[in-house]
Amino acid sequence: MEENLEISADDPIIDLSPLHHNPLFVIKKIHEACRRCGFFHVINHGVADSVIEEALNVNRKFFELPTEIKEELWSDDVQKVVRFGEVEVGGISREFLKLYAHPLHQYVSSWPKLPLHYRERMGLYATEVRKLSIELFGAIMESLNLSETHLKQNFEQGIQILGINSYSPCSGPNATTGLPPHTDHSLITVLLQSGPGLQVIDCRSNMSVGGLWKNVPRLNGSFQVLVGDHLEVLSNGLYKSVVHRAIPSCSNTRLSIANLHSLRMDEIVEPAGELQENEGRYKGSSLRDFLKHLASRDTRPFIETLRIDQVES
Ligand SMILES: O=C(O)CCC(=O)C(=O)O
Ligand SMILES: [Fe+2]
Repeated sequence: MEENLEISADDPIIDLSPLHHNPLFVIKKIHEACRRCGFFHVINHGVADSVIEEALNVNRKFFELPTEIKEELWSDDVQKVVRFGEVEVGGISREFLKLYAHPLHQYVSSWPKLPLHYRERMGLYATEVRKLSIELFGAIMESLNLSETHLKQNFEQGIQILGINSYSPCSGPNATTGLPPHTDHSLITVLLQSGPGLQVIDCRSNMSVGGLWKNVPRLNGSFQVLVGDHLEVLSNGLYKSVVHRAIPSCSNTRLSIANLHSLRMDEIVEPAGELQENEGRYKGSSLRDFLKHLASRDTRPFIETLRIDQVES
């Protein structure tokens, strides 16, 4: 795997190995990173390198399959639990596969049959990243001064969607965007990149949308944890969902695997009572509300439809 060495002292890198013997140290770092940047890197996270490599390998092979095979899974229905698609932006083609992954037994039989071992390798990957995500969610709840078990069961019963992206190499020297700026609808997203390409609005520019883009270095064996819209809502705006985009590589096909974690389809996420000084600053919404928004003609980012000062009365 490629390694990106432009790491600066400013990059929020969190070593998870002390989480069990010195949790407060880790929780404080999580709080600072979520508050300042809306994302952080995790290292020593417990997901084996072999599981990560195999997940990248089977997806690389999936996207190399003949188009007719991939297109059997094509759909533009955003409610589909397995969906292949292709989007062209500025000469860059991005193919993607969306897979519902929890509860695994409910969905795995509809995942791609090819390449060989796809279901087994991705099933293991989804399960391992889920375990990590449950731990991270508990630590994030504590970082908000909520109990470690706040919404724990709801998160454990929630929906996990894998969003796998394959970006064609760029042709010219000026790399263009392969995935336009957006925030994720999730509570948290745990992202894996085969090589650099993720960019976020620079933390030092206060995450304002007009801020500067910053390359997120890809540390070998790390994941990037992103604050999603539903965590912004739950935290009553204390943490902001991070605006991010992806730039393809000019030398090879770039892959990313996003694990998006939400509550159950119709479960409403609203600001935690403990974090509402006077009142909640966001409307409650569910994953289904997000999917309806996505399929609608409303071009506003989902989070904007939830901020109370922007909701028409
Ligand atoms: O390709 C990437 O690094 C980002 C992917 C992403 O943001 C997404 O799938 O939501
Ligand atoms: Fe994203």
